[in-house]
Amino acid sequence: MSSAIINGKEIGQEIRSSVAERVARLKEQGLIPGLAVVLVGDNQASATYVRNKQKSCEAIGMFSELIKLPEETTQEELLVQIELLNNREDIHGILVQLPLPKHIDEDTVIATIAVEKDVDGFSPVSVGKMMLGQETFLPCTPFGVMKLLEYSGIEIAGKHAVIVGRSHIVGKPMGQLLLQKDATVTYTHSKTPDLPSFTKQADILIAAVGRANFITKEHVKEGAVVIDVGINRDENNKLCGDVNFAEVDGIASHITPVPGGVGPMTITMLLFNTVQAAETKLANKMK
Ligand SMILES: Nc1nc2c(c(=O)[nH]1)N[C@@H](CN(C=O)c1ccc(C(=O)N[C@@H](CCC(=O)O)C(=O)O)cc1)CN2
Repeated sequence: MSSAIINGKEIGQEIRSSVAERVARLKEQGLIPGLAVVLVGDNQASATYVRNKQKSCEAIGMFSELIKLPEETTQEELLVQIELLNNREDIHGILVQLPLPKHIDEDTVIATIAVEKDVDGFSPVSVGKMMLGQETFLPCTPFGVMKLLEYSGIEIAGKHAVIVGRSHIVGKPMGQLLLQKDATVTYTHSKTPDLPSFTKQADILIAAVGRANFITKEHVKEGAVVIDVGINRDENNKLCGDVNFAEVDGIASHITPVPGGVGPMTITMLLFNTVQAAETKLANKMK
């Protein structure tokens, strides 16, 4: 029997509808939530993601502004742009599309974004708060995975979650969010010896390693929930995940497809965080 598909497009759409209602309520109170998207250089994939983010904002009535800077922009010039956005009243969320050109230090740039506008949840303060379980913006991809599990009725407490991947923006925060929901979490990565001996123990397997079709049937326990965070191109330039879907289908109880699984949730949770930022600003103004 085939695995049940966790449909990120459908779940994302449901969440976006409720975010759109919150936007409408804010507008009634005279506030239009605004997102600034900063894109540096000519990375084609980044340009597509940024376009999709802007379209998604417009679709639910939010304002979005693109700050497009050339590849040769210096770090100082970029920091000046971020400071300007930090001080703008009409901008509630700021995101700098990653990756940045090699001559720019991502950590320095991200740390410059005002924490109350850090809707990507990447700044050291946001990450620290998340680690402590304090209220903050959660990074959009792991936050989206948590919503996929919730909307699919998948129990987390008491389950063994195995993360394959240790990036700052997915793997590390993913484990933390699952831990906060009482999962037992194991972190693994591409250099873990005998990886299948770990992944085979997973009730919930998160593949975020960034390698096309890396997770095969030998990695997956019968009945596991498999979440594929990868976005790769295979040898035929076809979009694929980190999981070999054809092999794992039928072994997993549930699986996310690529495309149409985790990807759409990343942008959904960005909209969610930006509306949250605008609501918080309005609430503080009324105090
Ligand atoms: N500042 C940020 N930079 C990057 C992030 C991020 O969350 N913040 N994540 C990724 C890229 N990303 C968003 O920026 C992103 C990637 C993929 C998708 C998505 O919807 N994917 C689709 C397929 C799209 C396609 O056809 O290529 C899917 O999986 O269905 C959305 C957002 C790195 N940078």
